[in-house]
Amino acid sequence: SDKRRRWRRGEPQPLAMSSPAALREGYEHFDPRAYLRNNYLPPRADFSSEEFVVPWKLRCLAETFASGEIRGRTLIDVGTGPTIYQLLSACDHFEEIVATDYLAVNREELGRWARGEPGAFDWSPFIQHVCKIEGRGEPWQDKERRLRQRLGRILPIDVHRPEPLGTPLRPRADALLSAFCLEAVSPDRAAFVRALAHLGNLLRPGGHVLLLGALGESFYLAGPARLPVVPLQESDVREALAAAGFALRELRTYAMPPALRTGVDDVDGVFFAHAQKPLEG
Ligand SMILES: Nc1ncnc2c1ncn2[C@@H]1O[C@@H](CSCCNC[C@@H]2Cc3ccc([N+](=O)[O-])cc3CN2)[C@@H](O)[C@H]1O
Repeated sequence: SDKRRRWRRGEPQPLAMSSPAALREGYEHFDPRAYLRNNYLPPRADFSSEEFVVPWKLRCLAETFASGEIRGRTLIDVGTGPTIYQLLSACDHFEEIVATDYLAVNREELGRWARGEPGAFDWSPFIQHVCKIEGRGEPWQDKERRLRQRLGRILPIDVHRPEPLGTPLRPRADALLSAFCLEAVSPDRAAFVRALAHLGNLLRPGGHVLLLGALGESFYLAGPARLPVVPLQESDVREALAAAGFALRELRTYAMPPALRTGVDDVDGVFFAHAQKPLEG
C-alpha cells in the first residue's frame, strides 16, 4: 500500500510520532470513552453477521479456547485498554485474569466495569454473543459474573521495558493475550519485535500467546488523541513472532469491509495469531 511505501521510504508520516517519548505524549490525550465509541458501538459492534469484525474476533477466541488445550492458573492480558470483550472466552479456563494497561484512565475504566459500577461501559451485547457462539446455553449473566470474579489484578505496564510490569511476574503466566496494543505503541517494526520479546518474559515455557491486531493501520483516533500505528502486513506478524522466539500455531486474517471503514482509523484488516513459547525457553 502507499502507506507502507511511504513508511518504507522513511517519508514523514502525517502526524507520525516516531519516538517512544512522542508516543507517550500522544497517549496523554487518549480518551477511553471515545475509543470505546469508535470501536465497540455500532457500526463496528454489529453482531448480525459473522462477516462483521467483532463477531470474527470473538469467534477466533471462542474457537481457540474451545479445545481446552489452553488453560492454567493465570492468563495475563497486555494492553487491556478499557475493553474486556477479549477475555470472555479466556475466563472459563484460568483461575486469575491479570489485566494491564499503561494509562490510569483505562485501568480505572476496567475497575468500574469489574465492580459493576454505574456509568461503566455496557458489554452485555458482547457477553450475550459469546455465550451464543460457545453454544452451552450459558446465561450471559453467569459469564459476566465469572469474568468479574476472575478478573484479579489490574496493573500498570509498559511493553517497551524488558520487564513490562516493572518487576518479574512470578509465577509466570500460563498464557498471554494482547489485543490491538503492540502495533499501536511501537514506532516501527523493530520496536514491535522488541516489545513482543519483552512479553515473552511474562510467560512460562510452553505457555500460549494469543495476539489480535491491526493490519495496514497507520493511525487511529481516540477523542482528541490521534495516535500513530506501525502498519503491519501478515508477513510482518509471522516474522515478529519468530524473531521473538515464539512458535506459530495458527494465523488468521480478516479484511475490513468498506462499511466498517469509518474514519476512526485506516485499518485494512485484522490478524489473529496463536503461538507458543518453546518448552526449553
Ligand atoms: N508503552 C505501552 N505499553 C503498554 N500499553 C501501552 C503503552 N502505551 C500505550 N499503551 C496502551 O495501549 C493502548 C491499547 S488501545 C490501542 C488501539 N489500537 C488501534 C485501534 C484498535 C482497534 C480495535 C478494533 C478494531 N476493529 O476493527 O474491530 C480496529 C482497531 C484499530 N484501531 C491503550 O490502551 C494504551 O493505554
